Amino acid sequence: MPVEEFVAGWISGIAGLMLGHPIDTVKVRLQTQNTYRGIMDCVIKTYRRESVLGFFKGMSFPIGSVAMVNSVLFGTYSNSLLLLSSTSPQERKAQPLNYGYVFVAGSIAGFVQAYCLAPFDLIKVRLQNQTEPRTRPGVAPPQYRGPLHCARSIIQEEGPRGLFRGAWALVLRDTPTLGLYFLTYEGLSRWLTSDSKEPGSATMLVAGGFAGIMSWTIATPMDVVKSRMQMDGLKRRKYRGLLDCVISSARQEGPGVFFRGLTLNSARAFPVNAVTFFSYEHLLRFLS
Ligand SMILES: C[N+](C)(C)CCCC[C@H](N)C(=O)O
Repeated sequence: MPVEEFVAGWISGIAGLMLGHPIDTVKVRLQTQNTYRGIMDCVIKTYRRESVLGFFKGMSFPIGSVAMVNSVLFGTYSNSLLLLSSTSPQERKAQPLNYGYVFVAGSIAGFVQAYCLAPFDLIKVRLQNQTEPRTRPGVAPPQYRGPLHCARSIIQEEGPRGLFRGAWALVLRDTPTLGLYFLTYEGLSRWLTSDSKEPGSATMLVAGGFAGIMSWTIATPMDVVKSRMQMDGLKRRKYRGLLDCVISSARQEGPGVFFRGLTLNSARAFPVNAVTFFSYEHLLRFLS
């Protein structure tokens, strides 16, 4: 089993993650809290209360975890494609890709990565949603003091299964949309590259960026549901399950609620995934 893809996927995951984290924080807050009037309002309030550091809340943890999950994503994708098409990455460059296989391999990888991601993503979302300024004497400290404390409290208060709250929504969000993600990337990079040539840097950036935008656009409604399910159960349970979350969100806030964070997801998706694919492809060439 080729392992270079896992290594390249991990490092490229770190690069993408750091670039996208501030936008991600604003998005998570807008999706789950109703105290902001819009993107700018959230940015200003976050900055005033928590300084620039507020945007980087919960980042150190994903660097070690979510970035690892990117390695699972790229490693599983490439090995599934290998199994399905029985060709190595080198051989694949020479012959036309079967896009059906690309989609299936991407979906398998999406399914696997969603499960690995679930507890880490939950902790990230809970930490990003703490709007208290940094702890100062005399001011009540936030509920979670950091990622490990957050994990421990979830296990204590909600049981070990609590760590997988929202996992189904995450699996539903990621399985088809990561198929689409790789399909867009491979399709565009083939289209932009002349026959028998390897994709150039500009192609990687553009195809990666659009793969991100495409997949995030389709993923956003499920992303809203996912974030809400993850925040549920903090005080008392609001939703009886995924479907209940969909129905009551739509009833109370109108169908527009499922597009919350769409602008931010897309704005974040282009640079993040341009950099992810760019560094992934270059690292892979360097490692193999
Ligand atoms: C499939 N879906 C769009 C949900 C996620 C795609 C993840 C790609 C990248 N790690 C990122 O954070 O943008």
